[in-house]
Amino acid sequence: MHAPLPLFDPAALRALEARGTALCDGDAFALMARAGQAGWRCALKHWPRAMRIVVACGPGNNGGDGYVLARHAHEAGREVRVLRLAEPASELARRACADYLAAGGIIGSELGDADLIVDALFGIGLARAPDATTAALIASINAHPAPVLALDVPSGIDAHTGSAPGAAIDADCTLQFLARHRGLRTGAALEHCGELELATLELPASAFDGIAPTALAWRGDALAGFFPLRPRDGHKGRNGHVLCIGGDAGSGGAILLAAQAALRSGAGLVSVATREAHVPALLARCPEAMAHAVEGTAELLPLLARADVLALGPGLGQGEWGRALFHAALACNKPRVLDADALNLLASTGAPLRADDIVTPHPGEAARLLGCTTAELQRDRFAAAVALQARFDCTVVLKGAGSIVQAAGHPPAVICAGNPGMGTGGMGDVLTGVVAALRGQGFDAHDAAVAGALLHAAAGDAAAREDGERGLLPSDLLPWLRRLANPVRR
Ligand SMILES: NC(=O)C1=CN([C@@H]2O[C@H](COP(=O)(O)OP(=O)(O)OC[C@H]3O[C@@H](n4cnc5c(N)ncnc54)[C@H](O)[C@@H]3O)[C@@H](O)[C@H]2O)[C@H](O)CC1
Ligand SMILES: [K+]
Repeated sequence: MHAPLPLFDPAALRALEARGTALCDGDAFALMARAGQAGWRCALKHWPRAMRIVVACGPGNNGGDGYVLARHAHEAGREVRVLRLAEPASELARRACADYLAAGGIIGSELGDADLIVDALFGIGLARAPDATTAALIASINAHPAPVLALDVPSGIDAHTGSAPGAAIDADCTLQFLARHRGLRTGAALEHCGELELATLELPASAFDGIAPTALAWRGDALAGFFPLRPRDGHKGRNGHVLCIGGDAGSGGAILLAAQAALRSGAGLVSVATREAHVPALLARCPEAMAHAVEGTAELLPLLARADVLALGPGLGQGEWGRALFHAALACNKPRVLDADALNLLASTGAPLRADDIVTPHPGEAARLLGCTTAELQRDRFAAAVALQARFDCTVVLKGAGSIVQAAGHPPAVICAGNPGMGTGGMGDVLTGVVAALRGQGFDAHDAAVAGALLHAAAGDAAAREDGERGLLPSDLLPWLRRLANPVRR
């Protein structure tokens, strides 16, 4: 099984930095020298013909890495200029700057006709939004035609949260130092990093002893590990009976998508509790689903009794009908996946959930659940996922670019798959069906959330690779769910 990649936040990176320094006999500059040299190697690998190189250096050690890179580029015969916002403020950066100047390096003030820009303004030490002068420099770098290599972090991105408190560099490539940074995997960061690379600066595996990853990155290549071959004597009774509840007037498609996604993700049986008007169309499109007309609680109770897991919310609405079904489902002791209007009803009623429940809010729904604005929520998606998990005592899938799964007793899982084509109505309904199907097949809440979100995102990527992101429909994911949940084995 492909393991997830360990991710670290700035505090853990600083602990690793201290270990690395100790391994260099306490010489912190040796680590900076390696970082700058790795940066130059990375520049040469991607842009071997870059002759006019501008290195934008900030006051801290990220700037120090930049001066080291600038010296190597200068010594390799390139035309190098360092642009700086302020004099170096750290001892290491002062030393790196002095070395650069002693080697004949030049300080400049214009980007000019640079054919490569190196961003060494801020790394993991970003403390606030860049001020107006810095923001203007960042804007001119972003507007310049030359490619941008960011050292450690695209300047302006908070390596702890993944958000950008103000202006931020748009890099073509970001070279992380020591270990992968968790803040570069979710939220605004995804738009700024470009290709992500890692230079471990020769840190041995033993340096990680006792420093736990602060998140895990799951990529599509890990899917196979979640989906072993089915036992040869399997039958539908072992694969879970999912009951999809929703589809008020005008929203019949939502519950159809959830049901189809559950079937394509391996559910043994799928029942649907919906409005009578939707039953014929639902059966015509998906004869494998058992569609039931439900007017209220009385018709729902026998369906609840037969189900193993509930997919609650797609197209449910918040009217009297939806409320009645919501409360009946919450009174039932089956594991549940709550999405869409079930989350809105959860926000307005404060009904209690259980530890084996899963909620799958998008940022707007998550903000309603936490009583904050969407912008506030997006400022720290990791903290929001933790707050939701604690508030509702269940497993959380916080959707959006770089979805985060937060479950009790697990580090946050970041889903490193998916694409902007997936921002289409109905995508969330598909995810609800996928996660419910996996839950019904015996995955625990954490694994159902991680494998379900990963399967959904990877199916979106596969479908987008075929015909593009724009115009991607939730139903385009359905055949891919099946293909990706049955990995080819050699
Ligand atoms: N982590 C490692 O193992 C290694 C890290 N290296 C590099 O060092 C930086 C971290 O350096 P640090 O000095 O702690 O922080 P920064 O350079 O990112 O920035 C701090 C510096 O900038 C000032 N500052 C912060 N925010 C702003 C702002 N918005 N506007 C203006 N000024 C700001 C702050 O006051 C400080 O002066 C890490 O990312 C690596 O690149 C090592 O060289 C290798 C090992
Ligand atoms: K940087």
